[in-house]
Amino acid sequence: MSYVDEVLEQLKKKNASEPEFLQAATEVLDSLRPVIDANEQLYRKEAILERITEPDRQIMFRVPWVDDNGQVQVNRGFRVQFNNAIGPYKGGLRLHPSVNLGIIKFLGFEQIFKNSLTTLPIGGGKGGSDFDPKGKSDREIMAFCQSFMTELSKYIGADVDVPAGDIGTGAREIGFMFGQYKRIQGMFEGVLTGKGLTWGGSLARTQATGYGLLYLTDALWRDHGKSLEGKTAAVSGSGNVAIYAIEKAQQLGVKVVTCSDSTGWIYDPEGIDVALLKEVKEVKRARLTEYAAAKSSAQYFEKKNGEHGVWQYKVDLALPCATQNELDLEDAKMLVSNGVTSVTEGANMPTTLEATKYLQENGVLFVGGKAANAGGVATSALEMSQNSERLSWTFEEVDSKLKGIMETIYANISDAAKRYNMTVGGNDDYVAGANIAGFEKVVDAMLAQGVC
Ligand SMILES: NC(=O)C1=CN([C@@H]2O[C@H](COP(=O)(O)OP(=O)(O)OC[C@H]3O[C@@H](n4cnc5c(N)ncnc54)[C@H](OP(=O)(O)O)[C@@H]3O)[C@@H](O)[C@H]2O)C=CC1
Ligand SMILES: O=C(O)CCC(=O)C(=O)O
Repeated sequence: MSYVDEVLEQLKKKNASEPEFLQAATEVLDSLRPVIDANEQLYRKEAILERITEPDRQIMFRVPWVDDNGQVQVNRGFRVQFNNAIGPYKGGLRLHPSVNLGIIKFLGFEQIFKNSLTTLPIGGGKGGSDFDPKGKSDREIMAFCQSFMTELSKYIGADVDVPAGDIGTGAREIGFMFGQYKRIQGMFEGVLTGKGLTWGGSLARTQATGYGLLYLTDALWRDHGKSLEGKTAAVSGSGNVAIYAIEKAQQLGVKVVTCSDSTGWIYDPEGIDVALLKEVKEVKRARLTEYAAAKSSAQYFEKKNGEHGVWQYKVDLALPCATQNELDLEDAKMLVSNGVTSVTEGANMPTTLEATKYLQENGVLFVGGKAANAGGVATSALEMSQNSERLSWTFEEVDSKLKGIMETIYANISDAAKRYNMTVGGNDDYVAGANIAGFEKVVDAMLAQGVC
């Protein structure tokens, strides 16, 4: 049995209750086969695959807090510190009722390779809680964040582990957590990214994941002799990543006709009005029905299981920006039959393994989240640099570094695919290219640092 198959088999036995982690590990290890085969003896002896798939540590803790009725509530908190071979652990905190250890582990595992692709010195980690911020008062959010950070503060630090936002964790939550860390540790340091601009945050971090997604998509299209100008896109989600992906797409001449949230979606043939979307989602924290009520060209549809949602429309590019496994095989077939040119992932693992394979085999230009959404964490690393320097760079400076990083990521993933002759559906296999390019750097560091 090959080394990859042996490790995958062990992983399935050890992590049977963690389907998302197994899905992520299978995708990565499968695509690394040519690299592993070429170095099998060394990697087996050094147990590289066993080590890279086992987190350095998994921290789980109780988060008690008091709600507005005086009732004590208890949530579960997580931080998975996966791999720090190339830098301090780095990755967001997800606050969503669906959060469990398997989801945090899959996200932390992906983060190792993504962070390596950014070209910056950051290791992989992820955390969060099954706390649901929806419908909570600001005081309840603060009570939760303070309690969460009271425990988490024991395990993080500017050179140890630097968390950030993710689903459900935005500027408000980062603020409450930073305040509590400062109070407990008696120290002002860049322990979190996504901070407010007056207390160590970086300009362009808010925009970075969505803008970065479009910079990479633009590089992909240009490399294939195509232009985004005048094209139409479907976007899912209506949170941080989706909003700034829509904004940058429009700046590049793309008409975005959809967005969604967990209860339904908008189809707006005139193009999404991003200012209105920001007002509804960022300011009012309201549902998308409010967007439809304010814009006559927009239709709102309630989500029902088995429907294609935003993926049913005839578009040139699809940008999944909501959550994992939101684009399945049937959606992929629909997109292909409608002639989609590219699918580039703003979210983490939004496309199922079957859908990814179908899109790639049918000639769709497909770039997975590890490469396509790396602009967020890359800009977080730029925030860390600014904090270390005790300086703030201009928006233009950060944005131009972000653009350069995304173009380099695209060049590196296509180069890695070419070096190993990884092609699919007539294109470079960018999924394999991303996994290989991310892996090579981490494995070099692991080998250099000995058994640890
Ligand atoms: N923020 C960042 O910098 C980065 C984020 N990502 C990834 O991008 C994705 C989106 O994150 P972000 O925009 O920050 O998060 P937000 O919380 O700002 O937005 C999440 C969006 O996805 C929707 N959503 C969440 N869960 C579900 C679900 N189970 N089914 C359908 N829709 C859902 C939300 O709808 P609703 O409002 O109804 O919950 C919301 O529209 C995630 O996969 C995240 O891991 C990746 C790289 C960096
Ligand atoms: O900016 C960060 O550190 C976190 C980004 C993140 O969670 C992600 O890339 O999925």
